[in-house]
Amino acid sequence: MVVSTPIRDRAGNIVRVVNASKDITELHELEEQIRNLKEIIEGYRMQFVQLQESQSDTDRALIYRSKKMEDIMALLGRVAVVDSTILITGESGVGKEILANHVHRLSPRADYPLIKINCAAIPESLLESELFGYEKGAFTGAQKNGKAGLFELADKGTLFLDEIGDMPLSVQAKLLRVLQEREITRIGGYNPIPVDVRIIAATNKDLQTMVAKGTFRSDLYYRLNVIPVYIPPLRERREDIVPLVNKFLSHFAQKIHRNNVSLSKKAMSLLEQYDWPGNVRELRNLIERLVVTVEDDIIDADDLPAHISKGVPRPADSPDRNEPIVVREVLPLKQAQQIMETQLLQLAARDTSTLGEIAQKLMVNQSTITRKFQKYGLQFGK
Ligand SMILES: Nc1ncnc2c1ncn2[C@@H]1O[C@H](COP(=O)(O)OP(=O)(O)OP(=O)(O)O)[C@@H](O)[C@H]1O
Repeated sequence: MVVSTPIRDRAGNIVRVVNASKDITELHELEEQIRNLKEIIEGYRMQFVQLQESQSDTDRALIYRSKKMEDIMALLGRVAVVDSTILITGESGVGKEILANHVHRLSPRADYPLIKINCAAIPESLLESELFGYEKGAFTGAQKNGKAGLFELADKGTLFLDEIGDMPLSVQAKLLRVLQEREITRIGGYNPIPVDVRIIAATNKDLQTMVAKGTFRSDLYYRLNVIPVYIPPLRERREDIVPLVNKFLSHFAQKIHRNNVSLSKKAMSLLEQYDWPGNVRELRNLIERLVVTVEDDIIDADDLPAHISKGVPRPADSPDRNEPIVVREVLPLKQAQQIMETQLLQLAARDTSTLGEIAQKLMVNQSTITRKFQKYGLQFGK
């Protein structure tokens, strides 16, 4: 860098110019280092937030008693130490994410980041740049100096791709290339960057059906499905209900300093019999609500919601169209919509032989029904 200062005579003519020059290569290098450090800090910041969330998540302890879960845990213990890609499937709320955390913690990558991304929550236009990053000036609105993608941030660690069934086909193609070549190229960039990342993917969709329908790439499916892990819904492993209830009870009771709160035998047995369509998440939310709202130290059958204590149909199952739908839990709108629409479609599909009939029952076009069946990975006739 050269700074020039003109020297003038009395008439104002420039007679000399004094130049002070300085080599700023080092400054540029320092700037580059600061940029890299900022990216690393951003990576750690994300990891820290995720850690905080997962630590508050009932001490991150995994609770189970059933043989089915024991087998799953044994399998995960074996595969955690190798780098094989894992595809975790199962209904919403069965514990796919908590199991992905568990695998990462058991793996030799545990000291490196576990980065999570929910493919359904990020708009298609952003998902690619989030995953693969971009070079400076790659597109309008991009950060001035470019940005590292999650693959780079998860280097030497694990990348958890949640709701992979919602990944748009265009991003699927790019992900497949990365998995094959083990290197990424930032958007707008030319230089491939090697990545050393273990992939754990999860979905509550039926990816095989999606492959058959052409909404999920078969080559990507086979790449991901190296170690398939299916987590059964809670109603198919009822032995887990009591230990989970006890764990959540003591967790939430401790949190609000109500250490003597417990559940009556009748209430516990009702919880054991209930089908838990929202699985462990529903159970956890219910216990939290009961601990906070029930005044007595013993939570009894009467304190449970009617669809559990009296076996009355849940509002969404109610055949009475005039009865208002009562929402009892706060949950993300997208998830609520998904649960509601899935239940509605399944309900309408009962005793129905054609998609046209379902469309008639729900008073929408048949194309809407076909689209929603695809969207939720539902199979007609199931
Ligand atoms: N075995 C378990 N022990 C303790 N807590 C659990 C267990 N399984 C699930 N949970 C808790 O239940 C809640 C839902 O679990 P998680 O988010 O892992 O489900 P998911 O299958 O990933 O759901 P989704 O498909 O909706 O993303 C979390 O709060 C999690 O900590």
